[in-house]
This record gives sequence, C-alpha cells and structure tokens, in this order.
Amino acid sequence: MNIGLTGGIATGKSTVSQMLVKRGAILIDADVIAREVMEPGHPVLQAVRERFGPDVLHDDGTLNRKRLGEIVFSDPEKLKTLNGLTHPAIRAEMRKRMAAYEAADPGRLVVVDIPLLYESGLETMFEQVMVVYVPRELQLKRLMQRDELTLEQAEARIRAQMDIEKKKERADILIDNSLGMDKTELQIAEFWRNKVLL
Ligand SMILES: CC(C)(COP(=O)(O)OP(=O)(O)OC[C@H]1O[C@@H](n2cnc3c(N)ncnc32)[C@H](O)[C@@H]1O)[C@@H](O)C(=O)NCCC(=O)NCCS
Ligand SMILES: Nc1ncnc2c1ncn2[C@@H]1O[C@H](COP(=O)(O)OP(=O)(O)OP(=O)(O)O)[C@@H](O)[C@H]1O
Repeated sequence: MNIGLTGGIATGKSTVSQMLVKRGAILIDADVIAREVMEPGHPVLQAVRERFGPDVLHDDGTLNRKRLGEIVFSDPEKLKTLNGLTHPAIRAEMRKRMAAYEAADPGRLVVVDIPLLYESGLETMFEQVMVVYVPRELQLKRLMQRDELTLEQAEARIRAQMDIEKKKERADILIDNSLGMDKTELQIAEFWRNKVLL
C-alpha cells in the first residue's frame, strides 16, 4: 500500500509525514535522496560540478547548497539543467526503495514525500496522492520564517514550483495545514482510520 505526499515548499509535508510515521507508516523522502546523490563521490555531484563549475562546491568538496540554490532559483533554465542531472538518479532510487519496502511488508503504508510530484508527472506511481495545502500567503510567511529568506528569495522558490492551488485541485486526499497542528493531526487521524479502504 502506498501514497505519494506532496504540496508546495514549506506547506508542511515534513510535519504531516512525521504524523504518519508516528502511526506506523514507512517514509521515503525525495529531499533526503536528493541530498544523498549530492554527496562527494556520487556521479551526480560530479556532473553538477562539471556543469556549474567548481564554485558550487566548498573547499572540502561538499556541495555549497546556498550558492547552488541562489544560482538555480533565480534562473529557470539553470534549474531545468540541474533537474536533468539530479532527477533520474533520485527517481531510480525512489522506485528501488518503494519496491523493497512493499515486498517486505505489503500491508504497511509506504509514504513517498516528493515536493515535485506533480511537476514531474509521477502520479501514476502511487495508489493515491495526498496534498498538504496552505494558502500562498501563509506559505510565503512560513517559508521566510523557517529559512530566514527575504521576500524576494522566498517568492523565487515558490515560483519554481507549480501553483499550490493547482495541486489542491488535483489531490486525491487533501490536508489543510493552515490551522494549528492539532487540526492537522485530526485530519491525519481520520485518514489513518479510513486507509484500509485505499
Ligand atoms: C538547489 C539545492 C542545492 C538547494 O538546497 P537547499 O538546502 O537550499 O534546499 P533543500 O534541498 O532543503 O530544498 C528545500 C525545498 O526546495 C524545493 N526545491 C528543491 N529543489 C527544487 C527544484 N529542483 N525545483 C523546485 N523546487 C525545489 C523543495 O520544495 C524542497 O523541499 C537543492 O534543493 C537541490 O539539490 N535541488 C535539486 C534536487 C531536487 O530537485 N530536489 C527536489 C526534490 S526531488
Ligand atoms: N499547522 C502548522 N501551524 C504552524 N506552523 C506550522 C504548521 N505546520 C508546519 N508549520 C511550520 O511551517 C514550516 C514548514 O513546515 P515543513 O517544514 O513541515 O514544510 P515542508 O513542506 O516539509 O517544507 P519543504 O518543502 O521545504 O520540505 C516549519 O517551520 C513548520 O514548523
């Protein structure tokens, strides 16, 4: 049994995924895999260095995430290039882990957290897609606060993704995370009660 979990940047995917894990789901997080393929020695990091230049690495050979983020989130063409280098490896690893977990314990819910699920057309990989939604203004506020970004930087990151309202329309399961955590917890509890019907 599996679901894809998505939303916009800072709408609360990690918050919701932790609530599901607490109830017994297994989590695969695309952001974590994205970090793994950017570790020194991985061919993806090598390709990123070749394409974007040695300036995107620190002296010790690790990725300078801040610098690369500044480059790609202010230039859609460069972001596309980066996605072309990273996404195939991230997707392959995700598929591998999903298959392994589902084979090991078919009754257990596997949750795959992918910020760019709809942008990458990955809906068909999942039985259902859960969208964690907050209105854009609140998304902007939470993003600026959490990552200490300026208004301009935060808006650029939000613009790099599909409009959250569009994701809301496409959702099979919608979680509104705009109120307190307790209200979100109630929605997750209800989903968990009904999930046998998936
Ligand atoms: C550009 C990088 C180095 C910036 O690192 P930084 O530490 O500032 O951000 P972090 O990785 O924590 O991502 C934070 C959020 O940004 C958004 N985001 C990240 N990459 C992308 C992207 N390619 N397109 C749109 N949004 C993105 C996601 O919502 C993500 O949850 C990093 O995001 C990266 O390596 N991105 C490419 C890999 C990728 O596409 N990851 C997205 C998940 S598959
Ligand atoms: N219901 C809520 N009420 C208030 N703050 C919240 C709520 N849910 C999440 N937050 C806060 O909003 C911020 C974004 O949440 P979270 O990190 O879970 O988002 P995310 O979608 O996983 O982000 P990313 O796309 O960057 O991975 C965090 O600082 C979190 O503590």
